[in-house]
Parts: sequence; C-alpha cells; structure tokens
Amino acid sequence: MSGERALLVVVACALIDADSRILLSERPTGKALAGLWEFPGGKLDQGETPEVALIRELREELGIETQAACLAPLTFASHSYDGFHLLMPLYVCRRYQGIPTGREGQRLKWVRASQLRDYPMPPADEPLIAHLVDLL
Ligand SMILES: Nc1nc2c([nH]c(=O)n2[C@@H]2O[C@H](COP(=O)(O)OP(=O)(O)OP(=O)(O)O)[C@@H](O)[C@H]2O)c(=O)[nH]1
Repeated sequence: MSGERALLVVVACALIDADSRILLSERPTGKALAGLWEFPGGKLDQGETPEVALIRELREELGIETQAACLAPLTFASHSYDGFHLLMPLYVCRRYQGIPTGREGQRLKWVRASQLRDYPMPPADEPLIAHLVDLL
C-alpha cells in the first residue's frame, strides 16, 4: 500500500520524584530531534517485553534500577514521523533506586507537569502532557 510506514515501538517513562516533578532528558546533538526534551526510554531489543526494555533503558540512560511492579501504564503516543509510525507506551514510575544521572552525556531536568509546555518536546509527546497534568 502506498504511504505505508513501518511501525516502531518505543517504550518511555515519566519518572516522578517526591515533589511530583517529571524527569525530562534532552536529545543529544547529532541525533534526530536533537535539543528536544523527551521521556527516558527507547526501542525494544529482540525478544524483550516493554517492561524489560524500559528497565534496561532506565539503567543504561540514567543509572537507576526499578522493577516491572513499579511501572504503571499511563497512556500511549501514536504519531507518524517521516519513514515510520511511532507507537509509544508511556509508563509512570515513582519507585526506583539510585539518583538519575545522564549516563549518555544528556542533560536532565526535573519539571512540574504544569511547566512541561515550556520545554520543546517531540511532536509525538505533546498529547501526553495533558495526561500528566491530570495525574499530577
Ligand atoms: N525515548 C523517547 N523517544 C521518543 C520520545 N518521543 C519520540 O518521538 N521519541 C522517538 O522515538 C524514537 C526512538 O528513540 P530512541 O531513543 O530509541 O532512538 P534514537 O533516535 O535515540 O536512536 P538510537 O538509539 O538508535 O541511536 C526516536 O525517533 C525518538 O525521537 C520520547 O519521549 N522518549
């Protein structure tokens, strides 16, 4: 079918701190959508469940540990980019061990839900903001 795009599943996390702030991670220079602020996460490796992939990505990107029981599904993004269609489940995580640090050199920011709109995000993420405002 013409215009058909591959479906890409990316799993993402709204990590919440004790002050109900959400962690955003800046996409590094050189990557697609560089400079935009996104939720930590990434693509699934072969054979991974979304939860296993997200736990791995949080460890690799932020140096924190969590468990599937601490990942609560909140909503999802469904957005067509050039070349692929993104399907991105968004989990909320309030329980984790360690202090998040930008293990891949990326800048991190703790942001209140009401201030998420001050941070430029990928277009797929924009509809997610209202869900976080409602939640928090
Ligand atoms: N992690 C994450 N990815 C997002 C978000 N919003 C969004 O559109 N994406 C898109 O999801 C796709 C996959 O992200 P990724 O982090 O696994 O991959 P990447 O582009 O950094 O490339 P690479 O990991 O293959 O080097 C990217 O096109 C990215 O722009 C988000 O909030 N978090």
